[in-house]
Amino acid sequence: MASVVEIREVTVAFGGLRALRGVDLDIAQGERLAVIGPNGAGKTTLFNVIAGDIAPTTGTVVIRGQDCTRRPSRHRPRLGLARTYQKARAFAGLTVRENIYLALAGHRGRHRALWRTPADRAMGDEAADVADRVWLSGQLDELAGELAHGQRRQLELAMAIATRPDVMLLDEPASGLSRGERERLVELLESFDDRLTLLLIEHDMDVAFRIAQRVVVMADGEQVMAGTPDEVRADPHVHRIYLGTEAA
Ligand SMILES: Nc1ncnc2c1ncn2[C@@H]1O[C@H](COP(=O)(O)OP(=O)(O)OP(=O)(O)O)[C@@H](O)[C@H]1O
Repeated sequence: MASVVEIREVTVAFGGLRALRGVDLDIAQGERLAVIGPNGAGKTTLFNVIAGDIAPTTGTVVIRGQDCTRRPSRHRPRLGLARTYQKARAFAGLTVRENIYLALAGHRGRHRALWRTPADRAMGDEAADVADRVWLSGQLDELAGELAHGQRRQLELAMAIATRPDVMLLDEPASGLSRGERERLVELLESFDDRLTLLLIEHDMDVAFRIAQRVVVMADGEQVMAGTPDEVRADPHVHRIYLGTEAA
């Protein structure tokens, strides 16, 4: 199957520090891929390169056949790529519906006031459909700032989904969530259309291994191993560098 994201020989240098050292990565349409690794491994840098938030020092980034190496992040939604951020981006003083509405409007280049025209009203209805897809139908009129932590994360997903992505980059989606909320998040991500490609960085191994079909392990700016969750779990090298212990 054709790759939706192709990373070739990507290096990122921050002054003298090489955060990425010649990384190659192909992501297939519909694939669920998790990137794991110890602190400072280069996961966030790789993610930022794919999202267009950092231009690589050398190497190329191709998304759906288009060379995006030097294109800034604002072009990514047009190529079907959306990302979430670790830090919440929803407006706390707006409702769930309004936040999703603004994500829809922003994606379509409409930055006007809320609900002025019939087209805007249709977008309000569409916002309700998007909320439904992230299990927030019951919270449409609640303020984002009053949502529980897990619901707020669902709203972040909704705002990414509003751009109708083919590829979603999820930056530590489970961070800060309670056990119950993490469980719900896994179930929600599993409920997404299986044509949607998901790339996530995740520190919670349980979440990463349950969602991913393939896990890429990074250390010191390089990919040290890639495999199924079972393969990665059993790899003694991964235990050494990542978990600091030998496989049992
Ligand atoms: N803007 C920057 N300027 C300088 N150095 C940076 C910058 N961003 C990252 N680094 C460095 O690059 C290396 C890789 O960082 P990166 O954040 O990509 O790792 P990570 O695997 O995401 O780590 P963590 O799990 O702690 O988030 C680290 O040594 C980090 O200190």
